[in-house]
Amino acid sequence: MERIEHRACFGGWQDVYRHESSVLGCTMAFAVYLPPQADKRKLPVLYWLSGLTCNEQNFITKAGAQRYAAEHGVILVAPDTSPRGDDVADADGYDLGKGAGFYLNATQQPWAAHYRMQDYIVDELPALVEANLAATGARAISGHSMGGHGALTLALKHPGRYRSVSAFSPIVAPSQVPWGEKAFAAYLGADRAAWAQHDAVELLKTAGEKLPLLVDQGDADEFLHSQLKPELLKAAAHAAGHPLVLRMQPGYDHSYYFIASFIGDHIAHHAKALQA
Ligand SMILES: N[C@@H](CCC(=O)N[C@@H](CS)C(=O)NCC(=O)O)C(=O)O
Repeated sequence: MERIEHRACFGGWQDVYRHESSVLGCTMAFAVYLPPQADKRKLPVLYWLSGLTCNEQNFITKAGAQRYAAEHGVILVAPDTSPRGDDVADADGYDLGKGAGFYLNATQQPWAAHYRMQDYIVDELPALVEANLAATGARAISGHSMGGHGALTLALKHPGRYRSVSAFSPIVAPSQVPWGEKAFAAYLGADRAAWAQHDAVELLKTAGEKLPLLVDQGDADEFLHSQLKPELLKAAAHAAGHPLVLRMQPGYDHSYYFIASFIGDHIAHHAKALQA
């Protein structure tokens, strides 16, 4: 992997790396914040999954997370949201194709060749990070919107892989809302049984590990009633006896101003689990 950005930040370094992903079959970029403690010892890692239209830059430039990562001694890794490159399939809308990988492995053409974000996030990226940076094997995961969906589903599907999970404004039931229906029909095909494997509300019904979920949601979010529907997550968690803290935050919308307002709480939550 090759470092393509390197900036001092809160006593540590905000870097961006480029590498050839064998899982995705393309060149990928991911951002890494190394807090000052990484000079002396290996540290746990919080993986951040961004939402629709994002790449590795949105979180590192808008969330203000580095200050809290430096305080708690946690490495932040923020990957891109889809495979990239001229030979990667794309679509016209912002909610399908590049910038909209949905953190799953596509089974349908023309997507299946490159859209394998689940394997990339769960296996290839952590292996790369842990082999090349001052990272222990302790991992946590969080994300926003489509990335909140990614964080919840990947944690629920891989018991033991993550010490903690949280989400901002997540898509909790993609099988039941327009963003998810469009993406899942394209990437996974018409069989809704395959969709359930990538749907947090469905996965909660059978989750073996009761990893507590922390979710923040703005009540002025423009996508709240059409795409996000946190009440479905609340009902599913209640039915399954799965621990959930769902915080409805009055006045906040879907933007990174909301994330910046509460990212400190989330990093403290993850640091506690990662350092326990
Ligand atoms: N209507 C928006 C939908 C996309 C959107 O709101 N994306 C969110 C995640 S779902 C985001 O993080 N955008 C980038 C940013 O705010 O930096 C658009 O067309 O760009």
